[in-house]
Amino acid sequence: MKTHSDNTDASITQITIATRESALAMWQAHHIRQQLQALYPQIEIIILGMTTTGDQILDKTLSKIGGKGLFVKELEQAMQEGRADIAVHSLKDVPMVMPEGFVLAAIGEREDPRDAFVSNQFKNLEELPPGSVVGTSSLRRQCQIQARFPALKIESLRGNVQTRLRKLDEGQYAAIILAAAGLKRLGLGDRITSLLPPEQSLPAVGQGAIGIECRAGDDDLIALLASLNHTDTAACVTAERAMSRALAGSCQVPLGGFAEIADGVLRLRGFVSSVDGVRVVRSEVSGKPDEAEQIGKELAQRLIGMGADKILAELEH
Ligand SMILES: NCc1[nH]cc(CCC(=O)O)c1CC(=O)O
Repeated sequence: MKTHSDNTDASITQITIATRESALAMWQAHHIRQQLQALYPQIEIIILGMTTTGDQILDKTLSKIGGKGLFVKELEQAMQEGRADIAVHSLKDVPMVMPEGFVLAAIGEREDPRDAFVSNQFKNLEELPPGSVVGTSSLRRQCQIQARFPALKIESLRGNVQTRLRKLDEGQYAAIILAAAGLKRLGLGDRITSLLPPEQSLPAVGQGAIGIECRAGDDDLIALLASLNHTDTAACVTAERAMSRALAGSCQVPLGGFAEIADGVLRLRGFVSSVDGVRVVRSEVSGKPDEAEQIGKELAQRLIGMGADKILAELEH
């Protein structure tokens, strides 16, 4: 980051954005660059594409190689070393507890938070014949779908959005489940066959939202990024992340959390499930958007009271 100083003011003249190199990550980085550039035309904004561990290891499921932090660590290292100033992430991939020295400075407006059903032959999950193979690597999706459709076979599916679609088109799966947000942002919304209602597949915490991270001490930059924050999205994901944090949320756990605001009321729904999808606890809490953090904690307590703690304890073995 370069700053221009005169006697009265230290103003930022250059910002480097670190991002993964997948098409979706690049889209999101360019989207944030555009928004920043419109607000601050005098600042030069550079995009630094990077490969992360999570992008390199594609033959194992994420829960086996250590979870989501793998998509953000290299970007944080670039910020720490001064090679970048901010990192743009799919918020879903950002761990619930930020590492020492980093903050989420802004949350961008949410795209469609729902999961999408994509198939070249079938219209929805209900239409799939028994034994059909459905591709997803998310335990959250697997558990919810398996509980409702026990005759379907869920198989692992990794890779970026284009890779996953190619595997479907090659015939390895009857259908795949992906975040609608990724498809829509990449202009692939026409590949969405149908959308899974939250009652059928409660979305992941943060799904569809963009998180902008920077170094904790960069106060001028933090102040500047605040103008990108989308208030309603930030309230919703604050509630979702508070719930997940209180429950020990990582992607090793089948957990969903989804908040929405209607008529000034924030409604947060959550679930935790055993890996076989047999034991599920679901609940919800509503309240004022500016009490989002509290709503999240309260829902976590409610789920724990219903047995979520026992389900989570068993998952640790
Ligand atoms: N776990 C990978 C990931 N991280 C963010 C998205 C999609 C976009 C989003 O949720 O913002 C995806 C792919 C998917 O879940 O299908």
